[in-house]
Amino acid sequence: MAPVKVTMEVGTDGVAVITIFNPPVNALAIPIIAGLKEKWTEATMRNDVKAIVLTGNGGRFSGGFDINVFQKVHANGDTSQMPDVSVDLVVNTMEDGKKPAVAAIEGLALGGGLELALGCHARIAAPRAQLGLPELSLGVMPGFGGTQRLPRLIGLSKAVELMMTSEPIMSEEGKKLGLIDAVVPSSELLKVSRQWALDIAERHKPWMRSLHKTDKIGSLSEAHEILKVAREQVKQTAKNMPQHLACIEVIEEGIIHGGYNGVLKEAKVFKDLVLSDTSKGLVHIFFSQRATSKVPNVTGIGLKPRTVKKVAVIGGGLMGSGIATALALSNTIVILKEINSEFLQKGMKAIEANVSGLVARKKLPQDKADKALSMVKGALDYSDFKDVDMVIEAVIENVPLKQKIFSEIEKVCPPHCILATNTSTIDLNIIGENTTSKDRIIGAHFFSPAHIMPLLEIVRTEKTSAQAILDLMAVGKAIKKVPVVVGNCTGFAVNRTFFPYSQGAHILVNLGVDVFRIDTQIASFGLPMGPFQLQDLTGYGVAVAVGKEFRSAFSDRTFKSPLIDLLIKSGRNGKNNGKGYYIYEKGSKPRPDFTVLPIIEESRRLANIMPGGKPISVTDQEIVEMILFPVVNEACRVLDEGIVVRASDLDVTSVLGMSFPSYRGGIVFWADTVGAGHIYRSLKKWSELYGNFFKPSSFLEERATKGIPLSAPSSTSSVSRSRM
Ligand SMILES: C[C@H](O)CC(=O)SCCNC(=O)CCNC(=O)[C@H](O)C(C)(C)COP(=O)(O)OP(=O)(O)OC[C@H]1O[C@@H](n2cnc3c(N)ncnc32)[C@H](O)[C@@H]1OP(=O)(O)O
Repeated sequence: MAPVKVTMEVGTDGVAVITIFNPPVNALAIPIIAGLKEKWTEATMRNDVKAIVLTGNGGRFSGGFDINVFQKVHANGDTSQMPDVSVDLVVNTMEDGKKPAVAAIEGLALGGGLELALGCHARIAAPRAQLGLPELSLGVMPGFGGTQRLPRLIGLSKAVELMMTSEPIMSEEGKKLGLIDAVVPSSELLKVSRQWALDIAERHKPWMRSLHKTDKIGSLSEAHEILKVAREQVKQTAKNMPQHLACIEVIEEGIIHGGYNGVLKEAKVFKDLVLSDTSKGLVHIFFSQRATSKVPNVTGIGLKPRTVKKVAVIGGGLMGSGIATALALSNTIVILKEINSEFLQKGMKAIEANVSGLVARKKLPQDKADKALSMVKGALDYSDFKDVDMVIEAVIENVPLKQKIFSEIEKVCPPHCILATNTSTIDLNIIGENTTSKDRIIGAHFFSPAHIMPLLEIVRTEKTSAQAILDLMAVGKAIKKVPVVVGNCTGFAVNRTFFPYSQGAHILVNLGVDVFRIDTQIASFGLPMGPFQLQDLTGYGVAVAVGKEFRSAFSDRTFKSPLIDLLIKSGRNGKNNGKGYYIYEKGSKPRPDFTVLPIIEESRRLANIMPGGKPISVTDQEIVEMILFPVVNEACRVLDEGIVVRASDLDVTSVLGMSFPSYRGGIVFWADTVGAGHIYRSLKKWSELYGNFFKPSSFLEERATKGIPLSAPSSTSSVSRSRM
C-alpha cells in the first residue's frame, strides 16, 4: 500500500513545500491532518522558512476529508474521532500563522481540500482543476470553515449556489470569481506558487486572510434576501434533508456575528449532521456506488477492457435514440439501424433533439453537440456492421423479433463483437437461443431517458464471458454511467425488485384506498412521484406488457388489477393522451382528475378484494409500508438467488434506476434501518388478511427470526445460492 504521509521540503529560496500523499485523491485522513499540523508548526518555527506552499502529490490537491471516518462515526456514534481541524489547524495554525501560505492546486480541490486552500493566503491553480464544496451531497456541510470563507471570497450568492448544488467549478471560473489568484500551466504551478508566497512574505502581494474579508458580502439586507430565496428553494429541492437549511443558518451566523463565530457554529452543526440518518444514507450510497466497479471473477483478474470504438444500435425509438445519444456524446462512432427510412429519420431527429436539449439547458457546449451529431450514421441494412465492436439491440419487447435479430447479427458482425440487448425483462437465454455465440450475449439495460439516467444494468448469463462483461463495464464508464453487473432472471435486478411497487399500489386502491392519497404519501416519503402519476408518465401499454411478464414468471405473488384495462377501455392512456389519473395542462403541475373515480369504483367491484366489501382503513405510514415492504421482500429473493454481487448493489440500482431517495441509503439499507423483524411481521399479517402477494420470503423470514441484517453477506444465511 502506498504511504499515507505529509512531507516538507525547504528550498534554498526559503519556501517550505508541504505535500499531501494519500493516493488516489489525497483524502484528508486523520494521519494527514496530524501531519499537516506537525509540518506547518515546524515550518513556522524554522528560521530558514520564509513562506509555505501547500500541494497534493500525483496531480490532485485533495478530494477532501476522509469519508471513511464518517463511516466509522456512523458505526459507533463517536464524533470525538474527528479532530478539531477548523479552529486548531485552519484558523490558528494556517490562516493566522506567522508565515504566508499559498495553495498550489492541480486536478481537484474538493470539500475539506478546498477549505484548506481557502485557509491559505492565496491560491494558484492549474487549468481545469475542479473546485467545489460537495459536502451537502454526503448529508453534512463544509466543516473546515468553507461556509464562511467561500462567501467572503466570491460573494454570497455564488457561494450559496455552489454549496447548495454541490457542483464543482473549474479553476478558470474560479479565477473570474476571485477564488483563484492565478491559473498557470501545470509545469509552472510550483514555481509560480513559490514566488507568490515569497512575494506575500516580502509584502509585494497582499497577505489576505479570507475569513477577515467583508467587501464581497454585501449589506445585511441583501444577505437576508439571498438567504431567504435559498431557503425557499431548498424546501422544494431538498425535502426531508436537514443539511441544506442547517448550512444556510451557519452562513447567516457568520454574516450577522462575524466569520469567526460562523466557524465555531459550523464546527458544532457539522458534528450534529455527521450523526444524521441522512448522512448515514448518503455516505453509504457514496461507497456502494464505488463498490459496483468490483465484480468477482471479472475485475481484478488481470483482464484488460478492449477498445470499443464503433457501436451499432438497432432500433431508433425512445430507448435506441437515447442510447445512441449517450454513446455519441462520448465520441463513440454510432451506426443507428432502422427498418425503413421513415423510422430512421425519426430516430435521427430524436438524437438531434436530445443533443439540442442538452445545449438549451447549458449542459453541453455547441461545438461538442456538433461533434456528437457527426458521430452518428444511419443505416437500413447490416453493411456497416462488419467492423463494429458492439451491437446494442433496442427494439420492442418481442421475443421472435429479438431472436431473429440475434441470429442475423451473429452472422454479420466480427467474431469479437459484443452482442447486447436493451431488453428490460426478457430472459437473455431465450433471446440468444438460436445463436452459437452465447459467451458474447449480454444485457445492456439502460433507463429512460438513456442519455440522462445514470444507471446501466449489465446482465450476464452463465455463459457470458468475463471479457464481454468487462468491456461493457468500460463502455458504461466511458459514457458516464454507473454500470452494475447483475444476473439473469425475469426483470433482472432492478425491474424485478420493483415490480411489487406498482402492484402493491393497485392492491391498495382495490382495497379502497384513495389513489391520490397513495401518490401523496409516496412522494412525501421521497420518491419523485407516486406510482399512479408514474404510470401516467410511462403509459398504460408498458404497465400491461410488464404486468404480463411478471404474472407469468411469478404467478404465486402477482395481482391483476382490473383498473388498467378499464382505464384503457375508457380512452385513457396517461400523459400520452393527456388523460390519466391526472389532468395535464401545459405550464401547470398535474392535477388530480376526479372523473377517474367511478372507473376506480368499477375496478374495486370487479376485483372484489375489500374485506366485507368495505374499504380498509390505513394510516399514512401503512400506505408507504404496504407498497415498499413487498419491494423489500422481492429484494430479499433477488439477494437469495444471488442475482446481485452484494446487497448494496440493490441500494445503488434503486437510487439510480428507480429514484429511491438516496438520503435513505437505497432499498436494502432503508429496510435495515426499519428492521427486518417489523417488515416480516407486517407482511405476515397482511398476507393473512389480503393474500399471497404479501407473503414473506424464506430469506426475509430467516433473517428476521435470527436477527441478521438483510444487507449482511450471503454466507450468514444458509439458504443463499449465487448466480454471479
Ligand atoms: C470537513 C469537510 O468539509 C468534509 C469533507 O471534506 S467531506 C468530503 C468532500 N469531498 C467529496 O465529497 C469528494 C468525494 N469524492 C469524489 O467525488 C470523487 O471520488 C472524486 C471526484 C474525488 C474522484 O473521482 P474518480 O476519479 O471518479 O474516483 P472515485 O472512484 O470516485 O474515487 C477513487 C477512490 O478514492 C476514494 N475517495 C474519493 N474521495 C474520497 C474521500 N474524500 N475520502 C475517502 N475516500 C475517497 C473512493 O472511495 C475510491 O476508492 P476505491 O478505489 O477504494 O473505490
